[in-house]
Amino acid sequence: MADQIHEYEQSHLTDVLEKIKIAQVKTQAELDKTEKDRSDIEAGWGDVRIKTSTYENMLDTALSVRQQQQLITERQNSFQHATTRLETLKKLEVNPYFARIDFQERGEQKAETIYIGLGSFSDTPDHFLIYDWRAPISSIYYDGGLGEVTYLTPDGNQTVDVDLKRQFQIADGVVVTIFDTDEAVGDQMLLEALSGDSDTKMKSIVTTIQKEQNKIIRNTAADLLFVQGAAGSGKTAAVLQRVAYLLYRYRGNLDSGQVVLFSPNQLFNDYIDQVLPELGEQNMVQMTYFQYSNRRLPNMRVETLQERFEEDNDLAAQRITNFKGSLAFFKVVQQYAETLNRSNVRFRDIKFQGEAFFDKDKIAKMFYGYNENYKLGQRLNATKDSLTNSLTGKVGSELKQKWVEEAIQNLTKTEIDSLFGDEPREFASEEKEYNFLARKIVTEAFKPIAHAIHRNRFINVNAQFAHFLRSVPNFVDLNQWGITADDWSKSVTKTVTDFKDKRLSLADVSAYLYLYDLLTGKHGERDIRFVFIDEIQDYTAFQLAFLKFSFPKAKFTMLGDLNQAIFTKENSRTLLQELGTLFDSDKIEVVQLTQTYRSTQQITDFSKEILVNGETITAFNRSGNLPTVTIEDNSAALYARLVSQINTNNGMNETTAIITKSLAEGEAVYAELKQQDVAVTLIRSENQRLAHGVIIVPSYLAKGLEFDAVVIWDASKKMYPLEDERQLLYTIASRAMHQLTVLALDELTPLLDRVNPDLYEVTE
Ligand SMILES: Nc1ncnc2c1ncn2[C@@H]1O[C@H](COP(=O)(O)OP(=O)(O)OP(=O)(O)O)[C@@H](O)[C@H]1O
Repeated sequence: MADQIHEYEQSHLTDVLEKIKIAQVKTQAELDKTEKDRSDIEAGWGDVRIKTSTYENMLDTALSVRQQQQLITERQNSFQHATTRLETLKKLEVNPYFARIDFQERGEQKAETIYIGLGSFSDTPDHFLIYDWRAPISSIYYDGGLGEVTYLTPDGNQTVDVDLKRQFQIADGVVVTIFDTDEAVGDQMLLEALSGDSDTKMKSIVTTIQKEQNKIIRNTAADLLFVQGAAGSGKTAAVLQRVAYLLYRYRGNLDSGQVVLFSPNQLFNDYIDQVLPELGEQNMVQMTYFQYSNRRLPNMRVETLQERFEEDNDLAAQRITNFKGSLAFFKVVQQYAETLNRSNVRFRDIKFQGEAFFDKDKIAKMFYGYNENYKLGQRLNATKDSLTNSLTGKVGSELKQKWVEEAIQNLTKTEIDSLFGDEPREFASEEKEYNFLARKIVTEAFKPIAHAIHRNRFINVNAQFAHFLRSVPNFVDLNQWGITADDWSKSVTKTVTDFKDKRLSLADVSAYLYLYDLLTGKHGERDIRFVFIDEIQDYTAFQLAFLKFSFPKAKFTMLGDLNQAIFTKENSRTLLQELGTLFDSDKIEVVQLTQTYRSTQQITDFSKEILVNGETITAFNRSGNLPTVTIEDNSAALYARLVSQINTNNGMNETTAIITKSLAEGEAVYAELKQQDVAVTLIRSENQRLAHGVIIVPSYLAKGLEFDAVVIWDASKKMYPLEDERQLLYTIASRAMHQLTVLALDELTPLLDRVNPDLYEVTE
């Protein structure tokens, strides 16, 4: 029986592969033809005669140019279409499908069989030999076992009876394995998928997407989809497949440039950037919040991840940072901005040749001179219009200024030629000629003024922000945040001093940008349709509210693990509640992922006990070694242990990451290992690439990444004394897939006291 099944599936596969090859040849021929047509048309440009003698002639020329352009665009579209098709066919040739489903639709007699793969393929219209994994019908594969299964179509729910679910592994045109399963996605297949070694690049998971993950991937209804999932539960994996799904579902109306992913660091961007191309899609826009805000403030130095992580704040500073991250503060910015409609916008002169050209008081008069119904943005635009008009008006009166006369006298012949350009040089009088040149010179010299008007340079944004900070106590009772008037005033002074050095803290940057946007009437980027935010626990409610404001037309997917809040720590617990107030409650969906896939059972059981409430995390049943814990009383012995572990891991071909708490620690370990001739790479900044082999990485850069083997370097009491580092230690431990080694000098951190000693091995 098994042989017969195998024989049947092999012959089906061979048949499909043949058809794929035929389609490839056909598509290649189409491609060659469109390419030829395109070059013919381009060559045809020679036939378009540019005639400009009469109006009719000009119209003729315009029409024929337009026709040529249209032809080229059409050819370009079909060329693009055929190229994509050929790429899909090439992918399908290597791996045509991974599953087969036999089912019967309700009320239909005939059973149907479908095969599911990375893209769809039909040999004749409507005769699908392979269905794209994102097609509505393919959902059956992920959502249920045998029997009745309901799936969502664009027209609503459909129910079918599933008789057979078959999974395949195919290599080089041969069916290698077949599993028939009665589960959603058989554990066997998942186990195979998870047993592989880690790579410096994340891979797609389409063959083994789990039911809960499928819900995340296919959700189109929610305005806010919030995914809370344990470390390694596949949040990132699910979200990347979701992007691929959305690009498929809204094909033609959505392109990858309208999807933005905010990720924890640049290293992580690098780690995930192959998944979408592997699925035949283009990558979305990826950036970190730091890059997003920094990009808008090219003249400021915004605090970096490392600075933020290593910042040693006293209690008062911490309270201020907490407040600045809250929604309450977000609302204060709004309230303050409203008052600006009546007074207090800070202006500065627009200067020309060192003197005030437009005086700030005059600008203020102009700004507040408009009708009281004007909103801030309208006021600003009207002011800009007036300033621009006034600038144009001033050109005439400037012509006779001494500096212009001098400039004209000093012109070289080439400069004069370039000022005249193609213009006729006959002038009725010398004065006319002078005026012509003078006008050119003045207009050129006024350009920086026009630019300054255009770029709102007459608003003193720094002074405005300082005024705002000083006004905060008028809007909110800071005592409720445990902040004294004196502490607040000191912090404002610090911000203002930092401004002088062109520095801005991460706690201030969002408020700064938000205030600027409200003041200038910006309404965000309306073109962006989907925004994904990974590792949401590291964001403040303020930042999230600001992102919502910045992408007003987008649906949001936020992913996080409140247990891995390494920056915001305990404050992250209230985040979900705060978020709830930003979206319509009917449009919020929360999905919980509790099963972890990354680590072996032993590593998950160990890591979750670091947490106070880690019970809800379930390990995937994949067995490995117990984590080991070694405590030494001198660093030479600890390094000896480290080197021996590296050798063991290398011997098993497992990639090792030594995760240190800070960069300084990482530098120390790096120096020592170099001294001992051990080949290692230190990842110092998020802009570096992940390297093969052994790496040393500071904890705040290990976010979202995974490694075969992890060594926690110096999990001692000295290094991790504080209760609020529990989440950090959990985050580090949960990066390991197969092997976890804990090394500590002198005394183990009390954060590991809760872990049951049966869950690890103590080595000497
Ligand atoms: N359905 C699945 N099939 C196969 N592998 C999976 C599946 N789901 C997750 N994985 C794998 O599990 C590992 C962890 O997934 P991922 O990095 O997405 O987790 P995460 O929830 O984002 O973790 P963290 O919060 O720690 O960053 C990855 O190697 C991923 O490929």
